[in-house]
Amino acid sequence: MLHPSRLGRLTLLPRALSAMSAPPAGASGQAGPCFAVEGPGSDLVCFTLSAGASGRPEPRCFVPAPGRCYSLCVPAAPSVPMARLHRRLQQRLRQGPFGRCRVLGLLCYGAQAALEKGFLIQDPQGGPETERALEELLRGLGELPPPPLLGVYEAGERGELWQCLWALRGAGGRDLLRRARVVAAEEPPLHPAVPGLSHAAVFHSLEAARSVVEQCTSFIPEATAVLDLVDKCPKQSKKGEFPVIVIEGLDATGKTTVTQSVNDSLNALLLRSPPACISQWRKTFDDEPTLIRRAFYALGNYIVASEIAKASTKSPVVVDRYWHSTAAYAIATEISGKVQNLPPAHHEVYQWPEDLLKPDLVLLLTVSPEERIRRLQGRGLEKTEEETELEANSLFPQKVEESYKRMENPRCQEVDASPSREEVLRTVLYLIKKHCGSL
Ligand SMILES: Nc1ncnc2c1ncn2[C@@H]1O[C@H](COP(=O)(O)OP(=O)(O)O)[C@@H](O)[C@H]1O
Ligand SMILES: Nc1ccn([C@@H]2O[C@H](COP(=O)(O)OP(=O)(O)O)[C@@H](O)[C@H]2O)c(=O)n1
Repeated sequence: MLHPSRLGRLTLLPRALSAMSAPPAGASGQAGPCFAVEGPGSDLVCFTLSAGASGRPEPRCFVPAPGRCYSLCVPAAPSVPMARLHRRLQQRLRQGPFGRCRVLGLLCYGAQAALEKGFLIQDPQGGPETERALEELLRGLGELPPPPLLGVYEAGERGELWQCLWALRGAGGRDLLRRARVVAAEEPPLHPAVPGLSHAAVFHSLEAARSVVEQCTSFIPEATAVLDLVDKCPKQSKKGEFPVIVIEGLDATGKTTVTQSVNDSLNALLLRSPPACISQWRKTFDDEPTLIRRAFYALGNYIVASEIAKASTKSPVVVDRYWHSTAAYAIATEISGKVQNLPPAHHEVYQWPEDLLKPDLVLLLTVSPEERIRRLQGRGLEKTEEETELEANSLFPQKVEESYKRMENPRCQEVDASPSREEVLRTVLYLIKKHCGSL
C-alpha cells in the first residue's frame, strides 16, 4: 500500500456520460458506478465514489510510486462500433507516448450503469505528457457521441483520493462536472463481465452471431463471404443415424493425434471447427475485437453442423473442436483474474445453443500443465521456451479447462490424455463404444 504523500494523480477518462453521471454512492442512497481494476495478479481492485468524506479507505495499490496513473473507459455494449472503439484505444495505448506506461484492464459497473470496459494506464515517470496525449487521443475520437469525459484523480490534504470529472472541449480546455471521493468497494459476488457475456462473447443462436458479422461487411470484406457460406447451409441441421463424437481440449493435449487415429479405427469422417472453407479468414477475424472474433467462430460451428448432418448419414463423424471450444475460450478470455471469477456452474453461458446440432459424445482431453509444456515444446512451433511455460502455467488455460468442465447438455466427458498414444486411443474407443454402441 502506498503512503498518501507519494500518491500521484490518477486520471480517469470515462466516455459514457450515463454511467459516470450516476449519483455518487452516499449522495442519494443510490449506488453509483463501481470500478474494478484487472491487475496483473488474480484479484480485482474495486472502488466506488462517495460525495461525503466518509467511506472505506480508498484502494491505492494500483497507483504507481512515483509516477501517475490514468484510465479510460468505453461502453461495453454489444455493439460493433463500441467493440471497435475499445480495440482502437487498446492499440493506440501500446504506441507512442504510452510506450512507457503499463496498461491494465478496467471495468466500470453498477446497479444503474451499463458495463464499461477500459484501461488503467500507469505512467511510472509522471509528467504532463501522458495526460496531454490521452486528452488528444480522446479528442481525436471526435466523430463519436457523446464527447469523452475526463476524470482526474488527485490526493486531498489528508491523503484521501478524489475524482474530478471533466468534460473535454473540442477546441481545447475542459469543464469540471463534479468532484467525488474515491472509496474502496467490495469485490462483487459475480465478476462484472459475467452478466454481459451472453451478448458480448458467447452466442447462443445463429441469428445472434450472424447479426454481428453482418454489421462488419463494410470494413471486413471477408464477412460477406462468411455470411454467404452460412446462408447456403440448411437451417437447423439434423444429425444422421451414425454417431457424432467431438474431441475437445487445450492446445497440445493430443486432439489431432486422437481424432486421426479414432478416425482410422472407426472408418469415420474427420471434421474440424472452424471448417476448412472459412479457415483462410481466421487471421483476419482473430485480429478483430472479441465480439466479432467470437461471432466468426460461432458461425463456423453452424457451418460445421451442416457438414456433420450430411456426413453422419453415411458414417461415424469425429469432430476436432466444436461449440464447447468456442464458448470456453470466449469465457476464459473475457473473465479476468482467477478461476473463481468464472460464471458459476449451471450458468446460461454453459448451455448448448438450442439451434445447433448436438453431438452424441464430447470427450475432453486433459494433461497436466507439465506434460502440456513438454508436448508444446516437442511440437516446436514458433513459441520460445519461456513463452510456452508462461502460457501453460497462466490462469488462462485453467479457466478454459474449468469452463469446458462446466459445459452442460451435452457435457464434456474428461479423458486423461497423459498415457501413451495407444492407451489414450484405447480409452477413447472404449468410451465411444460404451456411449454409441457397436459401430
Ligand atoms: N499420448 C501422447 N503421448 C505423448 N505425446 C503425444 C501424445 N498425444 C499427442 N502427443 C504429441 O503432443 C503434441 C501435441 O499433440 P496434438 O495432437 O497436435 O495436440 P492438439 O491437436 O490438441 O493441439 C504432438 O507433438 C503429438 O505428437
Ligand atoms: N470451434 C472453435 C475452434 C477454435 N476456436 C478458437 O481457436 C483457438 C484454438 O484454435 P487452434 O487452431 O489453436 O486449435 P488447435 O490447433 O489447438 O486444435 C482458440 O483459442 C479459440 O479461440 C474457437 O473459438 N472455436
